Amino acid sequence: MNAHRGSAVLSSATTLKVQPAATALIDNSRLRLFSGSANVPLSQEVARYLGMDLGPMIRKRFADGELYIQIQESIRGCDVYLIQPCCHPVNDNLMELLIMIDACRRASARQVTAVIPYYGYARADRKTAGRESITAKLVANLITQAGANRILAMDLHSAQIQGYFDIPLDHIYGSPVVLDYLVSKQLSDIVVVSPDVGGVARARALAKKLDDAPLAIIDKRRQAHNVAEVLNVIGDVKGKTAVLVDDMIDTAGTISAGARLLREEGASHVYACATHAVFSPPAIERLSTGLFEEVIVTNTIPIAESDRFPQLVMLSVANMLGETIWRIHEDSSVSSMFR
Ligand SMILES: Nc1ncnc2c1ncn2[C@@H]1O[C@H](COP(=O)(O)O)[C@@H](O)[C@H]1O
Ligand SMILES: O=P(O)(O)OC[C@H]1O[C@H](OP(=O)(O)OP(=O)(O)O)[C@H](O)[C@@H]1O
Ligand SMILES: [Mg+2]
Ligand SMILES: [Mg+2]
Repeated sequence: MNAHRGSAVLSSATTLKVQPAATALIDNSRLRLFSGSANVPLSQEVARYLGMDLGPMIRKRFADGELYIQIQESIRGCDVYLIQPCCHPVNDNLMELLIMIDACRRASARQVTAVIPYYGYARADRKTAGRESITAKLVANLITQAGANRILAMDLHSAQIQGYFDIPLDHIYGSPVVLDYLVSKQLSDIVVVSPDVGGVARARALAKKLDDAPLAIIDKRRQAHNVAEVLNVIGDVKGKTAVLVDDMIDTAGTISAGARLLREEGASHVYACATHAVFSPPAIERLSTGLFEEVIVTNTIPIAESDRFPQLVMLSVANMLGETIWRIHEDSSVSSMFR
C-alpha cells in the first residue's frame, strides 16, 4: 500500500477478492460509467480499476442557474453506473444525480445504478421531534422516482436507510481499507471507541477484525443541532491507543469532544477514523489541534488542498467501488467482499 499523509490519497486493493486483471476477461460491452461533478477524481479512479473510460457527458448551467445534462454517446440497452456522492453543495449534487438518472432512462438505458459513495441527508433518518421531515426517505423517493433501478451506497449513516428504497441496494463499507491501514501501522494495546450510540455496531465490527480488541463507547448527547456534548466513556481506555471510528466527520464536534474525553481518561494515543470527510467549519481547526495522532478518512468526498492538514490520512475506496460495480454487473456476491 502507498502511504501519504496530508496530501495525496492512498490506494488499497489488498482486501479485495478479485484482482483488476480479472475484469479484462469478462464482457463489459454493455457496462457504462458516468461521473457527476461532485467527485470526478474518485470516478476516474473507479474507471481505472475497471479498465474503462468515463462516458462522455455535457454538464452546464443555464443563465438562470438551472442544470443541463446530456449523455454524449448511445447508451441504449446498456447497464449504466452514475457516480455521484451527495456531498457539499448537497442540493446541487443531488439534483445533478436526479437529472443524470432521468437522462439515462430517457436514453433507453437497460439498467441505471446510482453509485452514491456519500448519501446526503442521511442524518434526517427519522423524526426526532414533531413536524419534521424524514428527508433521508424523501431523497430515496426522489432517486427512485427519477428512474434508478439500483443503488450502490457506502457507509450509510444508519442501516435503516437501506429499507427506504424498494429497489435493490448494495451497501458496502469503507472499513476494509481503514482496517488494512491500521494493521499496517502495527499499533499495540488498541481500544476501539464508538463516539456515540449510532456507531457501536461499526466500532464492534472493527474491534473484532483488530484481533478482538476491546470496545469502549462514549455517551454523547446533542442539546442543539451541530452541538455535541460528551458525558462519559463506558470501557477502559487508560494507557491504551484509542481508535475512534465513525461514519462521518462533519463539524468534528463529536470526534474532537470524544478525543478530549479519551485523553482525560488516560488514553495514551488517539486516532480518528471515518469514512466520510464532510468537514464543515470549524472541522479543520478542531482536527488539527494536536488532539489526534492521525485523522484517517476516505475519498468518498473530495477534500480541497486548502483543507488538508498534517495529521490527515486519506485512503481510497475507489477499488472497492470498482470491484462492487463489477460484481453487480456480473451478478456475483457483494457481501463476500466483507467476510
Ligand atoms: N445535516 C445535518 N447536520 C446536522 N444535524 C442534522 C443533520 N440532519 C439531521 N440532523 C439532526 O441530527 C439529529 C440526529 O439525531 P441523532 O439522535 O443524533 O441521530 C437530529 O436532531 C436531526 O435533526
Ligand atoms: O462531526 P459532527 O458535526 O459532530 O457530526 C458527525 C456525527 O454526527 C452523526 O452522529 P449523530 O449525531 O447522528 O448520532 P448517531 O450516530 O448516534 O445517530 C455522525 O454519525 C457523527 O457521529
Ligand atoms: Mg444520527
Ligand atoms: Mg454518530
